[in-house]
Amino acid sequence: MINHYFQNEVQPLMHKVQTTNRSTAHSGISKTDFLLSVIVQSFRRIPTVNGDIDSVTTVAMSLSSALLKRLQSRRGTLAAVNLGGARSFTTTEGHRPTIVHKRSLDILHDPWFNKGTAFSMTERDRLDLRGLLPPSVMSPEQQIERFMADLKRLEQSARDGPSDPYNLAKWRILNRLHDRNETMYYKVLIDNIEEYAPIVYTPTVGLVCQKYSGLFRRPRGMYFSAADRGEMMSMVYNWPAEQVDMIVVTDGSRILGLGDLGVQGIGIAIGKLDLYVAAAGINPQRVLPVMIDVGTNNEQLLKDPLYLGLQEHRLDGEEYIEVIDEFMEAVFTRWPHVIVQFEDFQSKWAFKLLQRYRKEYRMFNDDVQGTAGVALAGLLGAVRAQGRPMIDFPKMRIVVAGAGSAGIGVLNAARKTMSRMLGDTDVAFESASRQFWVVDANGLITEAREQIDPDARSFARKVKEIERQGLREGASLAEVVRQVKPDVLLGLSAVGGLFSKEVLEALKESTSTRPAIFPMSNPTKNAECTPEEAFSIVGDHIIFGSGSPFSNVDLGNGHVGHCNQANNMFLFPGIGLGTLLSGSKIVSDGMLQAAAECLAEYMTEEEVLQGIIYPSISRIRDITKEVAAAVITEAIEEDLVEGYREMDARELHKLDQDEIRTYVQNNMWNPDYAKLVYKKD
Ligand SMILES: NC(=O)c1ccc[n+]([C@@H]2O[C@H](COP(=O)([O-])OP(=O)(O)OC[C@H]3O[C@@H](n4cnc5c(N)ncnc54)[C@H](O)[C@@H]3O)[C@@H](O)[C@H]2O)c1
Ligand SMILES: O=C(O)C[C@H](O)C(=O)O
Ligand SMILES: [Mg+2]
Repeated sequence: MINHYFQNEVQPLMHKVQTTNRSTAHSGISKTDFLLSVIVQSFRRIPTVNGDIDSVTTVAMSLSSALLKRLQSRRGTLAAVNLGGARSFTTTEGHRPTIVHKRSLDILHDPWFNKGTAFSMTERDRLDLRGLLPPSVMSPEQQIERFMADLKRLEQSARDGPSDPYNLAKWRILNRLHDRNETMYYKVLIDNIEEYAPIVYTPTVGLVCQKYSGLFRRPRGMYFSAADRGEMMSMVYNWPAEQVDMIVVTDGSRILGLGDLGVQGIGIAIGKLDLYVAAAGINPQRVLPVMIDVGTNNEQLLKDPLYLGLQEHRLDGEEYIEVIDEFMEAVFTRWPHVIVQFEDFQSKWAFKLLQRYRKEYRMFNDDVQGTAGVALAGLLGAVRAQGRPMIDFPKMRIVVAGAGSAGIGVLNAARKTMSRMLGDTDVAFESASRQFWVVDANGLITEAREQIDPDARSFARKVKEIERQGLREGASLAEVVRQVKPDVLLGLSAVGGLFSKEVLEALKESTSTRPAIFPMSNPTKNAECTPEEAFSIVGDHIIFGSGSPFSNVDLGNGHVGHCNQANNMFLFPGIGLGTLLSGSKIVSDGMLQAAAECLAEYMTEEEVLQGIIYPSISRIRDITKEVAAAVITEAIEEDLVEGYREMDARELHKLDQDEIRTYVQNNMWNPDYAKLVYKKD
C-alpha cells in the first residue's frame, strides 16, 4: 500500500516540482524546501494507522535522505526524538509533523504530545480525539490567557476571603490525584467522605463549574456537541473502555441553582460519578461523564473569548430532541446495558425527556425522581419526629416554594404516597391535592393563573377554596405561610434567603409540634435559609434539612440543632447500583418508591426523635447498599430483571433479602491495588 501510495502520489508530485523551477523561484522557496514540504504534506494525507506510519517514515526517510542531509547542513538541526515508544521527527522550525504511535486518551494523557483544547478539528478526527475535548478549538495564545486569568483569579479570591479559594485549592489537589492515581483518589475520598464530599460534590462542584474554563486542565468524560450531529454513533467508539455501567449526562442548562453554565456543566456529571464510585462502589473504569453541548443562553459565556463551549444560542424544539435522541441511540448501541442518569437539565426538557425515554431505556432523571424520593423520606421522617404514626402523613399541610423540575417531582411523589395511604381512589387523590400550596416566582399558583406551566397545573389551588383561607392568586410566600400555618416548608426555588425573617416569623405560628424546614436549593448560597436563621427564629424544636451541607447549630445549654443534608446523593447511587445489578430493563416507579421507603426507614426511632431524619454522609456506602438491595427486590417483584454477569434472572429470583444484600456488597468496587501482569496484545 505504501509503495503504491508513493508511486502514484508522491513521485508524480516530486517530478512536477523538479520540472517547475520557476514557480519555486518566484515564491522565494528553495526547491529543496518545497520538495521536503511535499513529502511532509503527503504524510498528513496518509491514514494514521500505526503500522503504516512506521513504513511511511522508513520509505520517506530513505527517499528523501539526500534532501534531508542538504537541508540539515543549511538550515540547522533535524531532531529525531525517541520518546518511550513514540518517535517524533521535528525540525527546529517546528512546522514538521510529529509522528505519534498513540491515539485517543493516550495522547491527551501524554504531556509530550498533549495540546489540550488546541488540537485542531482535523487532528481530533485523525487521532480519535473527537468527543474527548470540549468543542471549542483554542489557539496556544488563548490557552495561555485562560491559564493566566485563572492564576490571577486565585490570587484575587485569596485576597477577598479565605473560604472559597481554600475549597477550590483542595479541589485542585484532589483533581490532580484523580488524574494520577484513581485507586488512591477514591481511597482518600471514601475514607474521608464527610470532609471531601463537599469538595468534589455539592457545594464546591458548583464553584468549579462556574470557573471551569479556568480550571480545565485534562479532559474527563465525553463531549457531544450540536456540531457533532450525524457523527455520534462513531464518536462513541473513541471512548477507550469496552464496558461502561453508568453515564451521568447533562446539557449544562440548570447547574444546581446557578443557571445555564453551558459546557462548564460537565463538572456536575463528574461530581455525581465520584459519588457513584465512592458510595455505590461502581468501578471507576466503567463510569462516563457526558456533556451535551447544544450551545448556551448565558450571555456572559457567549461573549467570553475563553469559553470552552459552542458560542451560539441553545438549540431548541425538534433540533434539540434530535441531538439527545442521537446521543441515546449511540451510547445504548455501544453499551446496551448502560444506565443513563439525566442531571441538571432545565425543567422545560427534564420532564419531556424523561417521558420520552423512560419506557425504552435504562435511564432516570435524578433531579426529578431522585430528589422526589429524598424529599419524601424527609417528609415521612418529619411525621415520625412529631411522634405521630406514618398514616398521619396525608394530614400534613405542606408549602412548597419552587415549581421546577425538582419541586414538581417532589409534589407528584408526595401526593401519590398520600393518595395511596388514603385508599388510592379519585377522592383520595383530590383530598391529597388539597394538602399542598405551591408558590413559584409569581406567587401562589391557583387556577386563576394565566399561562400555567402544564406540569404545575394539577397543583393549582381552586380560587374559591383559597379565598376562604384568606389567600389569592399570586399571594406571597410569607402570606401563604401565615395563613396556612404549615407542618412543612420546603424550598426548591434556587433563591438564596427566600425564607426571610418574615417568612420564618410566620412559620412560628405553625400548628405543628415540630415544624419542618427544608431549604433544599443548592449550592450553599442558594439555600432558602441557614440553620442558624431557622433555629433562632422558629425555635429549637424544628426539624431542619438542607440540600447543601451545614454544620449543626449550638443551641446553648448543651443542646444541638441537628442539620440534616436533604440531598439526592442518598438515593441516586443506590438506584443506579440496584438497576445495574438486577439488570432491570427500566427504572420503574415501584423501584424508585422502594428506594425512598428504604431511606425513610433507615433511621432509628431514637435518631428521628432527636431530629436526625437522614443518615450522616459517613454512612453513605451503607445506605446505598440498602437502597440498592431494595431496588433489586422490587425489580424482581415486578419481573423486570435480566440479571448481571453470572447472576442471571433465574438465580436472582431465588435470592432472599440477606442474600440480595450480600450480592450487592460483593459487587461493590473497593479502592485496592490490583496486581498487574503484562501481556502482549
Ligand atoms: N437537595 C437536592 O437534592 C436537590 C435536588 C434537585 C434540585 N435541587 C435544587 O433545587 C433548585 C431548583 O431546581 P429546579 O430544577 O427545580 O429549578 P427550576 O429552575 O426548574 O425551578 C425553580 C423554580 O423556583 C421558582 N422560583 C423562582 N423564584 C422564586 C421565588 N422568589 N419564590 C418562589 N419560587 C421561586 C421558579 O418559578 C421555578 O418554579 C436548585 O437550586 C437545585 O440545586 C436540590
Ligand atoms: O447536585 C446536588 O447536590 C443535588 C441536585 O442534583 C441539584 O441539582 O441541586
Ligand atoms: Mg441535580
